[in-house]
Amino acid sequence: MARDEASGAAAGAGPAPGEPLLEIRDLVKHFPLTRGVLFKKQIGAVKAVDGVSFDLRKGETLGIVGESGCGKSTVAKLLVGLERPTAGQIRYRGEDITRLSGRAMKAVRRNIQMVFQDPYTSLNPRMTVGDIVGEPYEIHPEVAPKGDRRRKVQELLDVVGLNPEYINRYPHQFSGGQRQRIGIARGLALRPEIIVADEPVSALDVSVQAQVVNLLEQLQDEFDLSYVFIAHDLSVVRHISDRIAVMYLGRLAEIGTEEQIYDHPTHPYTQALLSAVPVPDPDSRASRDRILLTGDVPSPASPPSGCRFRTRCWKARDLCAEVVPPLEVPPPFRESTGPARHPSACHFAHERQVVRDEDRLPDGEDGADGEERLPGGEDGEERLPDGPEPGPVAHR
Ligand SMILES: Nc1ncnc2c1ncn2[C@@H]1O[C@H](COP(=O)(O)OP(=O)(O)OP(=O)(O)O)[C@@H](O)[C@H]1O
Repeated sequence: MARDEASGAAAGAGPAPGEPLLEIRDLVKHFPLTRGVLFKKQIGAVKAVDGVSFDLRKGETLGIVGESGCGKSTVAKLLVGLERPTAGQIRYRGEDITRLSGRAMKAVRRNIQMVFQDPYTSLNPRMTVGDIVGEPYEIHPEVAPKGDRRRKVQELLDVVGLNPEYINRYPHQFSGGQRQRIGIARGLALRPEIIVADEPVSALDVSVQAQVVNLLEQLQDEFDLSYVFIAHDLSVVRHISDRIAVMYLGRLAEIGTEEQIYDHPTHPYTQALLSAVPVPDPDSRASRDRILLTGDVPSPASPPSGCRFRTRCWKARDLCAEVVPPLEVPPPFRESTGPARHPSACHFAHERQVVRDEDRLPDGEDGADGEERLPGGEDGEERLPDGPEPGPVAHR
């Protein structure tokens, strides 16, 4: 198998491992809300993404988590060029790709590919696996001349763990996990540098999820890939992510390493999400400290002023309605050298251990087998920085 050929990076030498490959700055996507049929009048906008900034470093996996409707898929589509931003920058290797068009855009898009959520609907049922996986070569024939495509597709099938002889079969002849492997093979066809995976395992059984996550990790090493991995719950991204960004109503609430987010979250929304992760062990479940959020997520067409989370936050005060909290290291943690020192968009950020140490599995054992345990904190203890705890506590 000519794997070295398949793994040759399309873009050549670039940033060293750990250096930014993508720099997202103040990214905004508003979808216009219109009224009228013939004469459409804009009456507002859905603020799906509203000022999001983060870096994707070479070789890393950045997980993006948040509830349904918070704008994760829109971020994914903006990154791969399926949507154009309303404002903001997406810099790839230092160049703002939001302004590119034509041939330059096509060249960049080759390096940033997407794997979609639902392998049942994202694969055309009338196309064979060979046609599906080889379709990107129609747009980029320079990667694989016509006579060479069948061999390349069979290589890709082999790389993702499918029998290359299945090249003439149709999607309905495969299981969900196998279909997602087909989607991954297609994402790899152009030998991209970055894969944006939008909920790639959410539609799969838990046992199959682990296999697909393991495959993605193996491919990352083999093909020197950087991933943006989107999921709606924190337990799925934990195993695969180096860093995690928590998203709420079009903005990032908190971003940090896996340890910072899971063991030292400082944003109340992250703490609530962590406390809601299902716990298989009944004893842990009984003693856990659940943070129950009240109310629904507000509409992105009319988000709350100031902090968007304030309408569901037990710490909210007047300041939260007046001033948008910036995504930066909160003042109480700026002098710290500990893991609580990471960006968190909260005026009253406090460290709170939601995951109990004794419930953590040894390194390398969590997540991959689908038995990850992420219970709530037993005593609900918050490690407060200087100053009193703001606002009434209306949870548990
Ligand atoms: N093309 C569109 N036109 C109008 N509104 C849209 C469009 N695409 C998304 N939205 C709206 O933008 C908001 C964010 O949607 P998005 O799909 O990005 O969220 P998400 O976090 O990925 O949710 P899910 O996991 O349910 O897909 C939602 O309110 C959605 O209805």
